[in-house]
Formats: sequence, C-alpha cells, structure tokens
Amino acid sequence: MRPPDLAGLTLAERILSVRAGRRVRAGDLVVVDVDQVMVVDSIAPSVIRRIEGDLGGRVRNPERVSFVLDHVAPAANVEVAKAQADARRYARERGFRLFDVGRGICHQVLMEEGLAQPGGVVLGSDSHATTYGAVGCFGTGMGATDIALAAASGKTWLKVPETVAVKLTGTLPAGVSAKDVALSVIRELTADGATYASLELHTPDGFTLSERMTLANLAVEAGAKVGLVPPSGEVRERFSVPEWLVVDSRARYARVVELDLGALEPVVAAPPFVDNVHPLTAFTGVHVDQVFVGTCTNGRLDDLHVVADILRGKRVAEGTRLLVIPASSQVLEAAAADGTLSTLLAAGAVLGTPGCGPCMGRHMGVLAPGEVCVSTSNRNFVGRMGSPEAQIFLASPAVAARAALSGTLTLAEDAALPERAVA
Ligand SMILES: CC(C)[C@H](C(=O)O)[C@@H](O)C(=O)O
Ligand code: SF4
Repeated sequence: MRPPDLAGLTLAERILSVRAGRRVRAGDLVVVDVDQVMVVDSIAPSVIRRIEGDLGGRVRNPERVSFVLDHVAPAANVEVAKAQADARRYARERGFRLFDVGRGICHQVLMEEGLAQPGGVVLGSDSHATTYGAVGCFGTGMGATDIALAAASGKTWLKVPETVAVKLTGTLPAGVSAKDVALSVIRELTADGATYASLELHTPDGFTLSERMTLANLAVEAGAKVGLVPPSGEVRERFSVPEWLVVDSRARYARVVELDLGALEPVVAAPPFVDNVHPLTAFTGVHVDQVFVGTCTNGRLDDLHVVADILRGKRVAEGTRLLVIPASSQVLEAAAADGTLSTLLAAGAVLGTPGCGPCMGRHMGVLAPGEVCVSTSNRNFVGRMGSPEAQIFLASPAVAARAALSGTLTLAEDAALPERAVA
C-alpha cells in the first residue's frame, strides 16, 4: 500500500493518516489500531464489567492492555482493596500487563516501560493520557465504554482533531520551569480554549523529556484531546522517531499562540481553577499548611532534584508539612541511589509510596477545612484534595520547595534559584 500524502498536515493529522492508511484532515472520522490500552485501578471494575458483558469476554491483543494500580495504592479501605484484588486477578487471568501497587503512576510507568512511542496511538482510562504526547505519541483519555471496546477490539474510532499550535521561543530565565510554561499556556488559552483540539507544543530542542511530559500532561487542562510535542533533542536521542513525524510549515492551524519563554516568571494556578493563573508574587506571604511534591505532572527525578537543591542543609518550616511522593518506583530508586531522598528526609520531608498519593484527595495527605496546599499537580478544583474548604495552589517544584522552607508562598531571596537555561 502506498503511504498517504502527508503534505501540509499537522502532527495529529499525520499520525492518524499513517494509522488509517489514507490522508485524513481535521473533522474526518477514522478507525485506527491502538498500541496500548491503559486501565487504572479506579476505572478497572467498569471496564471489566463491560468486557465481560456486552463485549462477550473477548480481548483481541491481551499484551496491548495494561492495568495499573496507582490511584489509591496501597489500598485505603476494604472497598478499594477488593476492587484492586479483582483487577489484579483479572489482569493475570487475561494475560494483561499488570503494574501493581508501588510501581507508580500510570502515565509515568507507561513511559518508562516504552509503551508509548513516537507516532503511536495509546489510550488511557485517565484524562492525563495526553502525557504520551511528550514523545509525539497520540495519547488520549477515554471513558470506560470506549476503553473496554478498544481493549476488546484492538481499535478505536476518533474524529481527527483540529490543531492549536503553541510556539515557544527564547530561553527560560533561571527559576522558571516547564510547569510555569504549561500554566502560562493555560492562562493564555483558558480551560476550554483548546477543547477537543490537538495542542501542538513547539518547544526549543533543549527541553528535556521530563519537561515535555509536564507540558503534554497539562494540555488536557485546556481541554485538549491530545498534547503533541514535536520530537527533538532528548526525545530524538532516546527514541526511534519516524521520518514523517515532523512539523510541516504549511500545516493549517485553528489558532497559533506565540510565547516568549524569556518573558515568563514563576506563576501559580490559584484556587479553584487551573486557568486562574497569576504571578507567584501576587500571593507572597500566604501561609501554606501542606506542600505536595509528586504526581504525573511533576513527580520525576529532575523535580525531586530541584526540591532537594533548595532544601539541602535546611529544614521545612515549623507548621508546614512537606509530602514527597515519587512518580514511580524507578524515580524512588534513583532518588535513593543519588542521595536526593536523604537530603529531603533530613530537611523533614515525609515520603509516600509511588502512585497518585493525595492528588485526587482519596488518601495519604487529604486536606482539612481551611488548609492551604501548594501542589506540583495539575488540578486545584474545590474538594480535589479533601475538604471543599481547603485551597490548592498549583506550582512548580521550585515554588513548592520554597513554600516548604518558608511556610509561605514566596520568591524568597535567600532560597537559591535553580540554574535553568534552555537553548
Ligand atoms: C481517576 C481518573 C479517572 C482521573 C482522570 O481521568 O484524570 C484522575 O486521574 C484525575 O486526575 O482526576
Ligand atoms: S497523579 Fe493525579 S493527575 Fe496524575 S493520574 Fe494520578 S490522580 Fe490523575
């Protein structure tokens, strides 16, 4: 079969055209093969019920299905424990990949296991499956019914999304991170500014894989179907990138947003919306009860390094708790091996099992009424981390670390800014 003509197509159109075996554009409907279907613990019961119900118990490619027990892991109550026991048993019986309690957050684990590849298509039963776009993989979240159907048939149907291109140019100032970039992009687009779009995030080549993951992860908070970062730099060094997975200067975009990285500053998403983004300085002095460093957004080794560098030889402020939950067992092991964990523990950090932790407010660090939390996660809605009367500020690991040190939101002069230069 002749490969389809890809001239003038966006990244999303290219990936779906190659998959569909014909040239498709935004608005077209396609049925495509799926490389991997990822199911998280909290959605597993509904997925299992659907596979065993209407779908007749058939699963086409069991090795293309992954179950990850991560959202409330270890189990916090009998109900969760039972759901996880059922999911564990079902995954083993059906020959699925099983990533059990402690292995880490689904998206981090899929990336570490190489299950999301440039040019591929990966579905997750979780909205932050956009993270796989960090390597140019069409990663997207779907509900239990679509996920069960994809697991059963090995295929999914999609409307090819329009593309919103975000062109990031210049060099990030010291102390400003990919998280600040992502939040600034969301401020510009707003929470529904990229609804069902492919958010094409054109970064400078120097952006690391981890930084690209932070950007792609947050794409869904602007409503995006997928967040695709054109492969370059570290991604090209570590992955095999198909020659057709490139930005075409003639591609048609629904909208183009340009952002000068050099003009960015540390920001926070203030409660209760992710697009309520303001300069950190607007909240200087706000008391912080809990700092949470972790999640699929910012729980990787480089994030822990930033926090450890700021806390080294110092102590977390009296009256503030610092909770650190590495995104995966690999991150935990690496942080143990290179001394990062000792630095954090010596500073007074509390360590949790790799997984989602209190990100969704289900265990391991839920907030009391009136408490303020600075979190490196991606959602700050009312009640997200526990009490509806608690408040969550989303921020970078550096801002979180300074909050732990001073007990307030601050750009404190005495806290060393991490060196950061992206060419
Ligand atoms: C539990 C899961 C369905 C949910 C999601 O889809 O994102 C969760 O991971 C979240 O971050 O809110
Ligand atoms: S870490 Fe948070 S955002 Fe990420 S998958 Fe888990 S609950 Fe969702």
